[in-house]
Amino acid sequence: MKDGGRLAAAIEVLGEVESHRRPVQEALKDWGNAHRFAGSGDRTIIGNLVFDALRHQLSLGWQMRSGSPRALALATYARLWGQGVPRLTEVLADDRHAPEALSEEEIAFLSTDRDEPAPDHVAADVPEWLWPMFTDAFGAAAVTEGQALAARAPIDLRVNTLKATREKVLKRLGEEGAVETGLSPQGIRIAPRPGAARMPHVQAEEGYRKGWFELQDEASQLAALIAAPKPGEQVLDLCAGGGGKTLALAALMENRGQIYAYDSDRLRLAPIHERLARAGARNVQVRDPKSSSLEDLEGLMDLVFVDAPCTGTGVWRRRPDSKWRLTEKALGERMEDQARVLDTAARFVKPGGRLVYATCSLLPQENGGQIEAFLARDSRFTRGSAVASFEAALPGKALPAHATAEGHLVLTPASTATDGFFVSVVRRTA
Ligand SMILES: C[S@@+](CC[C@H](N)C(=O)[O-])C[C@H]1O[C@@H](n2cnc3c(N)ncnc32)[C@H](O)[C@@H]1O
Repeated sequence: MKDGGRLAAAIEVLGEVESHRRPVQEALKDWGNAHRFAGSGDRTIIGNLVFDALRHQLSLGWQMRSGSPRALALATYARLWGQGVPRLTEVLADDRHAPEALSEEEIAFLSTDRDEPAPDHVAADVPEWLWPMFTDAFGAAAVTEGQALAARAPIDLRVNTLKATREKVLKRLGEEGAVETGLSPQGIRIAPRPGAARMPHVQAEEGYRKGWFELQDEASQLAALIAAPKPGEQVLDLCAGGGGKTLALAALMENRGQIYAYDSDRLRLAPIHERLARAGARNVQVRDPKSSSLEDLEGLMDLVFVDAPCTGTGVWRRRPDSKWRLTEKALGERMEDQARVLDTAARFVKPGGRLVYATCSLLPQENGGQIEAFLARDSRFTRGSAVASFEAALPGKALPAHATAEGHLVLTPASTATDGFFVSVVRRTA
């Protein structure tokens, strides 16, 4: 395929995502199945076009005076990717599969920055209904934070210290441009590449198959470090999902003590068995919600880790379509889930134990708001400090800019060069 055909494909997929509110990965997969002739290089470029268009949907639409799939794809290619109008004109002319030629208006909009400044939420590429929550969270930094959430994300890896060292993995991935992450001592990063470039498929590496590293954003690595599980402790990972945090906790515990990994959705839990085996994590007992209960753990845990179900506003870089699909109703439902899961988690914490609550959302309602409401509901718990835990776990590292007065930590692409993440610690005192 040539770029003209790829642009036409991107427009088709964007149309599918918009008109049927379909997850972008599904729409791309269906397009690929229906166009078997497209090679893996074509699919990468089409995917990059579609993802970038969705990341910058509002600001590109503002510039083009249209949010149509065509306008977004053309502006992504000519403006975001820096190909320019002459190259785009050439590309459209030289391929019979390309979209039709540029109109005079499109040439003008693609060529010259719009005079009047965009409204803040448009400049930030944040849905308008979420903007008050964003400004609530970030004040004067809200536009910068939104823009950083619209950028491409790196590939982050967590070195599995049960099997390897960071030096060893770095050596293996050196050719891919892998470097140490700035905060997590187990983190390795491969920076995002621009335009049409493809990211390496690290899961095909021998080191991945041998369990030397896992794919995990640095923010999640930091959440596990802040939870600070000690070897020998009793830990419940209540929302274990596929086990990303479980594996990080197991490595920090050096396979000593016991982790109970639970999730109310057994399908989400399913991949954990294979991942535990690959990582050599031997201190994890998986509790399947269908065949086992957690009753025997009540009041006994040193640490309950709650990686709560959330709206995922912190991971828009990786799932840009979710930014536009999110609804007020879904936010309300997640907030109900969060309150419920916090009350459940509280039952398992022993007196003197701690509960660590994390989300990959940046909305105050899902974060500090939930913790404050929980503390008001359950007088056995008092505020701990994720900030103090950060300082203890990462001595000498600068404190994230959005730490709150209550001691909660907010990580963001703009301030910590990680995914957006929230971490809070509360302690059971009675
Ligand atoms: C953010 S995801 C977990 C990701 C996982 N910890 C990881 O690191 O890969 C949140 C999980 O919470 C689970 N969940 C939602 N409500 C729950 C509940 N009441 N009890 C336990 N798990 C719940 C969901 O099924 C989902 O897998």
